[in-house]
Amino acid sequence: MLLHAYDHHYAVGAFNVNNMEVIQGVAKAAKEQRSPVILQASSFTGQYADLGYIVGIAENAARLADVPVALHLDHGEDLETCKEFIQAGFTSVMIDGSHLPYEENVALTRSVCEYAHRYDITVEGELGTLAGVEDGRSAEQSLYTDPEQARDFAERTGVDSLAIAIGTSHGAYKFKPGQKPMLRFDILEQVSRLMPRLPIVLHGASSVNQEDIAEINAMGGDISGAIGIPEEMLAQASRLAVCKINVDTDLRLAMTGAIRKYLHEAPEQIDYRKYIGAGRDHLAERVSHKMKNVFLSAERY
Ligand SMILES: O=C(CO)COP(=O)(O)O
Ligand SMILES: O=C[C@H](O)COP(=O)(O)O
Ligand SMILES: [Zn+2]
Ligand SMILES: [Zn+2]
Repeated sequence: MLLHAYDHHYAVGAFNVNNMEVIQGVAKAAKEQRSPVILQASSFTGQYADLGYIVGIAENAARLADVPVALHLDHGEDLETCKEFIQAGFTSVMIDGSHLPYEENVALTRSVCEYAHRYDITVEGELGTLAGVEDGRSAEQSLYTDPEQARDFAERTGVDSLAIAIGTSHGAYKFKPGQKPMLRFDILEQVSRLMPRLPIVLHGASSVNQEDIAEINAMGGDISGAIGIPEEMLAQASRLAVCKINVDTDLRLAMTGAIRKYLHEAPEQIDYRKYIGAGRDHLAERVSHKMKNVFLSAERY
């Protein structure tokens, strides 16, 4: 999936899913846009939903979607977690050793590749530290990925894709108010020059739609100063070596905004299918827009 995206200059959206409705909304967008898609879940998802439910619903969604669908472990902490998700039916895993000393990250990531590749499961590694929520660093303390180290890492671990730090960060507050969003495209280009055809992954790549922020705030929520990655930067990254773009925050915003609006306008409503359904529909629109206009993954299948 990622090599096809590499060769054709687009990126596959990887959306964090925690329940049936979010899986349905993302899969509906993929089907309508004829776009490949990655459904991903963290070990917190496993704790929340039980992996069996997620795998069952995702497999059903994949069957109905009629486009390539992968089910991916996001931010796997250790080899045991990766094994657990592979055995549960996930089709790829991420091992996130980015917070470890370099040699420990290499050893851990290599051990996951050795295990996963036996089952034909692909592995994403990470090098560099994202600003923000990851490790509680502020934007200035972000540790950008060193391209030469990335080459050494890819060669020694055998990863199938690599997450790098070029200025993105997890969560809704990616830049300070007044700070101009900036991504290090020079690092991305160096990495891809050193490692041709290695798919690059961007974490923390939500765009933080300001209409959704305004909606949440107007309907009793309280989120201010949230800023994301501009869509044109993600489109540019998609044309380059970035093949997988992770989105969680934007789905949370879309779901929360639509549910708040629905409940505000229909205070008598207690049929939860109505307001969760409204969240699902709104989220599907946001995902469709990304596939078509930002990741350039629409009409590929
Ligand atoms: O990287 C992510 C999941 O791994 C999600 O990033 P966002 O918080 O920008 O949506
Ligand atoms: O990067 C982390 C994702 O946003 C997943 O969030 P989570 O760990 O709360 O499932
Ligand atoms: Zn990480
Ligand atoms: Zn992430």
